[in-house]
Amino acid sequence: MQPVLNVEDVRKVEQDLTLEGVSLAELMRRAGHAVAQEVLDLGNLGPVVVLCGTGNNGGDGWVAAELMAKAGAQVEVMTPVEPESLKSPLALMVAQSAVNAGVPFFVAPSRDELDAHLAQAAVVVDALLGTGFHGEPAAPFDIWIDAVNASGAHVVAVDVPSGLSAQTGHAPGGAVFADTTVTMICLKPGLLSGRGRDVCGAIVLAPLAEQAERLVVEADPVAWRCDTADYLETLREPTADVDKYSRGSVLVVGGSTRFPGAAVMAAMAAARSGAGYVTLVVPDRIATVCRTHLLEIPVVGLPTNEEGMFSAGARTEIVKMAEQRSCVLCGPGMGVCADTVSVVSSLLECDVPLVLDADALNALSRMTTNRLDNFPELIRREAPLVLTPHRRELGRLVGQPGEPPSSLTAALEAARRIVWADGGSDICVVAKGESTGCVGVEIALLPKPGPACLATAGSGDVLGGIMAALLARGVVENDVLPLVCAFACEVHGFAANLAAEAHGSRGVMASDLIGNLGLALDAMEEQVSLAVAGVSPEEGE
Ligand SMILES: NC(=O)C1=CN([C@@H]2O[C@H](COP(=O)(O)OP(=O)(O)OC[C@H]3O[C@@H](n4cnc5c(N)ncnc54)[C@H](OP(=O)(O)O)[C@@H]3O)[C@@H](O)[C@H]2O)[C@@H](O)CC1
Ligand SMILES: Nc1ncnc2c1ncn2[C@@H]1O[C@H](COP(=O)(O)OP(=O)(O)O)[C@@H](O)[C@H]1O
Ligand SMILES: [K+]
Repeated sequence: MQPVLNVEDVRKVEQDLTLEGVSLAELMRRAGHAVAQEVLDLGNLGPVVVLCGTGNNGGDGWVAAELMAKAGAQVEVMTPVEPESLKSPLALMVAQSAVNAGVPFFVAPSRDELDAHLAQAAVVVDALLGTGFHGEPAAPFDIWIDAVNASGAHVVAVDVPSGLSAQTGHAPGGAVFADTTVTMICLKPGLLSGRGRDVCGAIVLAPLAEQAERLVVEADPVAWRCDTADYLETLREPTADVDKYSRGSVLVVGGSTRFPGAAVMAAMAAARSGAGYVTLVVPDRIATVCRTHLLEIPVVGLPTNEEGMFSAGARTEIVKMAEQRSCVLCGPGMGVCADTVSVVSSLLECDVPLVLDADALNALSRMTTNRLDNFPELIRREAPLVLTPHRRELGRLVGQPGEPPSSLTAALEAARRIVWADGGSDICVVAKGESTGCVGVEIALLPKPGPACLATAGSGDVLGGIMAALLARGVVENDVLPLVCAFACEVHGFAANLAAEAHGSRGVMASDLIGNLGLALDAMEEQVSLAVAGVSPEEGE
């Protein structure tokens, strides 16, 4: 697992390092060295253009330029101001050093001049804006960013691609598209979320100091990015000594006359994710249509109310069935009304692992007038509870109905409000989005995000089915719950990649994921075993 720190905490680590004897100047020297090494390792270099901003990110660029020049590379620096008028004392010092070493530089080139230099460049080092960036890139950086992206050169970004917020992953005025980002000390959330997923390219971590790893952990990471090998704990010993019940029995509760398909897909996803026995319970008015789509999965119809949702009379029977299953998934397509709200509150009282998705979450919002974090007793229970809100659902759960969390870290914070209010019981909030965080009481995990084709209606229902099947396999301890949830997210993403091979990157529908889940599970398990054995997936082929 790799720790991810908020930008303000990275600054704290920087300060802690200076207290432990590694000066800022030394850190900048090492940062520049890491960047230079990355470029030199590309081998067989043509001209390198280093774009330096006015802060310490630019300072890293000047250090790299000097080191590359000394290693024999043909290097030139572009700077918006004369090196001697840089305001940051550190950047001023390293820029003077590079100038004294004879590194050629150009001050405030016009767009045409810049284009001419970039056209000759084999590699561009982007050292314009780093963690000190805020707002939108101002002139001339907005133009320079545009020029870099138009150049077609190989781009190595220093710390963070310029224009991208390392904290939020937002890039409102556009950002450099990097092939590689050499990031200092540790991962930052903006690199892994929002536009960061598009613009960072391969992320190379430069720890800069041997104390960094310890100090980063002490700085209380906002989340941890999962490595494939971490999932070892979620795997089950393969055995033939099973029957359909011991493989996990799942009850899916959902559907309404308006949305019968969501519940059908969730049930199929649970069956394709290894559950041996799945039952679907829906309002009886849609039971027949559900049965026509499900050959293997029994469909139980219970009384329907005037709104086409479960009526109050359904609740007792649902609870009775729930108590006989190894996991219950409630919510897909269910609709929200007083009767479905009572179904959710009764299921919360059952001693069975429970996944609440979609309208079950909206029911929770309704029950708590959008403040679940103020009603922890509602979700305090012995058996595991997984909530899988997307950002709008999450906003509704924590008092921001019209204002969903706008970044990964905002989503993690909202999820934490729920988990920490609950305090200590077996709960995980899977805050879904273009990057997803699985937030437990002790830790927040970031599974590798799936492809963008997952942004399609119904894909969350499929994820709910996977989650339920994995929880149904047996006891999941509190400390592994976020890991199991993260694994489910990666299986979801893997299935999406397989589906995209068959249907194209834009053609995938949620139902296409389902048929690929079994293969995705096998492939993920194999990748985990290979990773644990230290074999890369390519070598394993
Ligand atoms: N973490 C570490 O341990 C280490 C960090 N190191 C490096 O330091 C970097 C952080 O340096 P930093 O704090 O000086 O900020 P940086 O990113 O250079 O930007 C500040 C400059 O940009 C400007 N500016 C801001 N917004 C702007 C906008 N919208 N449009 C235009 N301009 C804008 C801002 O202007 P101002 O806001 O002051 O007017 C100021 O001049 C970090 O990313 C890493 O590379 C390594 O050297 C050593 C180890
Ligand atoms: N751009 C994206 N890249 C990767 N995954 C995404 C992206 N957008 C959404 N997802 C994933 O797709 C799923 C969508 O779930 P949800 O919003 O609940 O869909 P629905 O309610 O239509 O079923 C979540 O798992 C989410 O993390
Ligand atoms: K940069």
